[in-house]
Amino acid sequence: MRRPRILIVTAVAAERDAVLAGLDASDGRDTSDATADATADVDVDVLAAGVGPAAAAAGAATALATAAAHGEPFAFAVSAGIAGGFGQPLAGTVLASSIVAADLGATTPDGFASVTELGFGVTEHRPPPGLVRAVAEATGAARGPVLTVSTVTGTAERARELAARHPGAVAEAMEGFGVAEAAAAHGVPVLELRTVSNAVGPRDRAAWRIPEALTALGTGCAAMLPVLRAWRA
Ligand SMILES: O=C(O)c1cccc(C(=O)CC[C@H]2O[C@@H](n3cnc4c(=O)[nH]cnc43)[C@H](O)[C@@H]2O)c1
Repeated sequence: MRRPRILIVTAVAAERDAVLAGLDASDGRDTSDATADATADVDVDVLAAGVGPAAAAAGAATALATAAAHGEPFAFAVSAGIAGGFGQPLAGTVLASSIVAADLGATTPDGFASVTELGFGVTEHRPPPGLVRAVAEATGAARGPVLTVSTVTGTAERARELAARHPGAVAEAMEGFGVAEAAAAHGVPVLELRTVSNAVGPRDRAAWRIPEALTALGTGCAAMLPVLRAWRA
């Protein structure tokens, strides 16, 4: 049987390198646990596509199309990186039950209206629920909507507004919806795995815990891969 190919899309090189370091750390583990070596029997490409949903969509779509044209299509696309958490511990892991374009729409006198409410588009992708359950169990991730925004939230008011509009949201980041749009266009299942570098809210860069979140990102991706290898829709 062919080894499943998995595309992991990060925003920046530091995230890509953290994912690769996590996978390397699990490589060649000589134990009786067949799932200990994350990259056994899978082919993984990790891409730093740039910050924001447009760069993520362009990068993911190009990678998916190129692989398909060479007769080696990807079986999964994963948006991975650090994120702002809604009520999540720093360096904690979250997994999207839905990937939501939270600022794609229009402001109106009655508040924000999504493009879906306006009648001309999609603002949400739902990864396969059974896969989300299995990956969350393997990684210890909290599950919930992960919001994609083009502008990082920097005030308590905006954080409250987003949380009220998206009950149960666990995190916001800037790329998931772009990767999900590309995956949908290619008929490939998508996941979004994030680790929390900061709380969503008033901007306080000094409080960000980027190194810890990057280490957790590598560990989380390594724990995810055996589930993808075993998963059948
Ligand atoms: O400065 C660094 O060393 C560094 C290392 C790795 C990543 C970064 C980034 O700034 C990545 C930007 C990336 O992070 C996501 N992110 C993180 N926190 C939030 C947030 O509160 N709201 C929205 N996005 C967030 C986002 O996906 C960015 O692409 C820096």
